[in-house]
Amino acid sequence: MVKRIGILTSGGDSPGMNAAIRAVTRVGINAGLEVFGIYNGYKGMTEGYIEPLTRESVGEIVNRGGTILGSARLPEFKDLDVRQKAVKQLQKRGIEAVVVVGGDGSYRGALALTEMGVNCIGLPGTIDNDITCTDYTIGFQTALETVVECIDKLRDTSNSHHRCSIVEVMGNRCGDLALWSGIACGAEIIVTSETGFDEEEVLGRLRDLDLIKKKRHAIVVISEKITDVDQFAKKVSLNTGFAGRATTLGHIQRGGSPCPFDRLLASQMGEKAVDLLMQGIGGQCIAIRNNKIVAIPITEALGMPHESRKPLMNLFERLV
Ligand SMILES: Nc1ncnc2c1ncn2[C@@H]1O[C@H](COP(=O)(O)OP(=O)(O)O)[C@@H](O)[C@H]1O
Ligand SMILES: O=P(O)(O)OC[C@H]1O[C@](O)(COP(=O)(O)O)[C@@H](O)[C@@H]1O
Ligand SMILES: [Mg+2]
Repeated sequence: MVKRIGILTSGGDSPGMNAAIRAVTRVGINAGLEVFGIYNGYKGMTEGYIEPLTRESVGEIVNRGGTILGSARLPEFKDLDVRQKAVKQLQKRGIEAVVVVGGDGSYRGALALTEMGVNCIGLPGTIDNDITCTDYTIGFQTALETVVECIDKLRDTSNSHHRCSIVEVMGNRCGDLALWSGIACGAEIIVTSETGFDEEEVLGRLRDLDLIKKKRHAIVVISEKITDVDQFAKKVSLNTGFAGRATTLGHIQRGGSPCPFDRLLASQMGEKAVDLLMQGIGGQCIAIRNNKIVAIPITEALGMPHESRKPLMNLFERLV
């Protein structure tokens, strides 16, 4: 039976990663395992930056954002010789299995390690909610709360000045943060990679909101990587009755104390990961689907097509 396991956090950090580290450590230790923290993702694994974790060392972190283990991106981990170095570091310490908390890129690394004989289980740690196999990723709900709080504040000042706030939110190529926050904030327009962006059409809708619907303000929530929001704000000022102002929320969306949902999700997923590793299972990732915590082969998870958000988008259109 497996005796020593490791845990690492990889890719962009997300609120709730610490709750996952705590859960894996405490559940592991309570089951008689030794648990090691691997610092700075696959980078620390390769360099041998690995320390034992104790019940105490994961105390006082369930409520903290970020990750006490640090996170990093190491593109060279795709190279076999770099991974071989990492595996040697694990073998030197007798670490037989690892929990990887991260996004789809981190899952690929976990799969590659499993294929090299180190069983790995992936936990979905990203604010983007872009891991298709799970209804929610650890950190998404907290990021959503942050975005909603910020947009509520922008709405106050936009309303006072007859402005249009164009708010750029994160998500990489996934529009969930934009769509969920747009509905929750009562935005006038939502733009994601799925909706597409027709600049002229959006300007036309803003003119209608001003002239026909007599709105005192307008909020446009737009996913990152779609357009230059500062340039677009200038076009809004020139082509509509609103003065345009762009706000890029940026990394503020990644920080902060995790909300209860993310803490619970991370704890449940951490527990499931340890149980699987103790059964000698690897190459799987944990998901929440229809309110149930389940395990799915990483190969299958990475191949799943992204679910269309049309029903939510239709709801949004009916609320404007
Ligand atoms: N195909 C791959 N094979 C091995 N490791 C990978 C692969 N893709 C990504 N990784 C590792 O996972 C890390 C995190 O991936 P990245 O895509 O940046 O973030 P995320 O896991 O949040 O999606 C990368 O820096 C790299 O170390
Ligand atoms: O922190 P960086 O390197 O600027 O990266 C920003 C990217 O990371 C994210 O915040 C999170 O992405 P991952 O969780 O997949 O790493 C994206 O929303 C954003 O596009
Ligand atoms: Mg990712």
